[in-house]
Amino acid sequence: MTQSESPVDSHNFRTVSGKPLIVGTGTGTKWQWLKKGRPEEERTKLTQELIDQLLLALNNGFYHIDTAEIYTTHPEVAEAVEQSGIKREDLWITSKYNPYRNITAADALKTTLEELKTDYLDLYLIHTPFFSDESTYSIETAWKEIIDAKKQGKIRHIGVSNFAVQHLERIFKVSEPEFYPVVNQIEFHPYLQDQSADITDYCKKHNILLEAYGPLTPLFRIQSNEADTAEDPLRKVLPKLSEKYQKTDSQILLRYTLQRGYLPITTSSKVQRIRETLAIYDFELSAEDVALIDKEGSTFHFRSFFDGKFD
Ligand SMILES: NC(=O)C1=CN([C@@H]2O[C@H](COP(=O)(O)OP(=O)(O)OC[C@H]3O[C@@H](n4cnc5c(N)ncnc54)[C@H](OP(=O)(O)O)[C@@H]3O)[C@@H](O)[C@H]2O)C=CC1
Ligand SMILES: O=C1Nc2ccccc2C1=O
Repeated sequence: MTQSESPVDSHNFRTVSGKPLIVGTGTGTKWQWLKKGRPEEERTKLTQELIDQLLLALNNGFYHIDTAEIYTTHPEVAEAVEQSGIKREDLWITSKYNPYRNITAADALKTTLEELKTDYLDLYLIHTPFFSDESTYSIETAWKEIIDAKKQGKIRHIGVSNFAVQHLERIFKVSEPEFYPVVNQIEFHPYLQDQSADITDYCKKHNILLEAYGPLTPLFRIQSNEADTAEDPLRKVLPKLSEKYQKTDSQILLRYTLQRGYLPITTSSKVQRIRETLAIYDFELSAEDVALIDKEGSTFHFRSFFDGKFD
């Protein structure tokens, strides 16, 4: 991969102000949990924090925003976009359908567009393949509705998230090639090199862009969740690579993610880290160093989301 190349280059996505899709800024995880069940006053404070964080990202060059119905962050995204003054066509907005509710994809999309104050989404994903057991509404039914919404111009690109090979195959059976998913957003980092067996090869073979959420997991989730950091192999490797390339540990991990063919979805509240995240397109890890991260990473397994669902 040369410096200018990115995993999106072989995909027929719309460009944003003539630029290809870059790393995305997320509005999930932290916000979806923090806002739940909090008193009104605290929610107002969190809402303002998220708007400020998004404005920081937008003002520093991010144009790819990742949100979802389940995050309850559509209103903050709409507000930040409005305050930023950036034109809608100069942004890429992804949202996701939450299948674990008794609401159809068509109805959910209507509310999503209203909350985001936009006529269209750049990308709409089925958030997980895990539909409610109490409903007969299936992956196939939801996908057909999503195709209809694309035909109506409400969505530019369609995809999925947390899908394993078996789930993708169900979609392939009910759709024409022009309506196959173009994105699969999954957890990816050196300690989780495959969400399910063969998913990376399968998505590459079918020209499905892999988006990586949780790409910085080795830097901050292991420490808090795992008592024995002595077992954590990247703790020794990353500082050496950081020194070699004169980039931070986060930049090394995000660049590794890109070179493994995944588009990272990350987030930060700190302006310095926001700027660092965007400065991952001006250097390249050697093939040996990517292989080193792969090799060391594969000696330690860690999954933050949906543990046990793909094993
Ligand atoms: N489709 C799905 O099922 C899922 C999708 N997502 C999407 O992906 C987005 C990003 O996920 P997330 O797990 O947060 O991504 P990351 O792994 O990139 O983690 C981001 C967190 O890392 C912290 N951080 C950044 N740099 C450093 C550093 N150098 N040292 C220590 N901490 C650091 C940030 O904190 P700080 O603010 O202090 O910089 C932030 O809280 C979500 O917001 C959501 O949009 C996430 C999970 C599941
Ligand atoms: O951002 C996210 N955080 C999560 C936690 C659990 C399940 C899904 C998600 C997200 O999409």
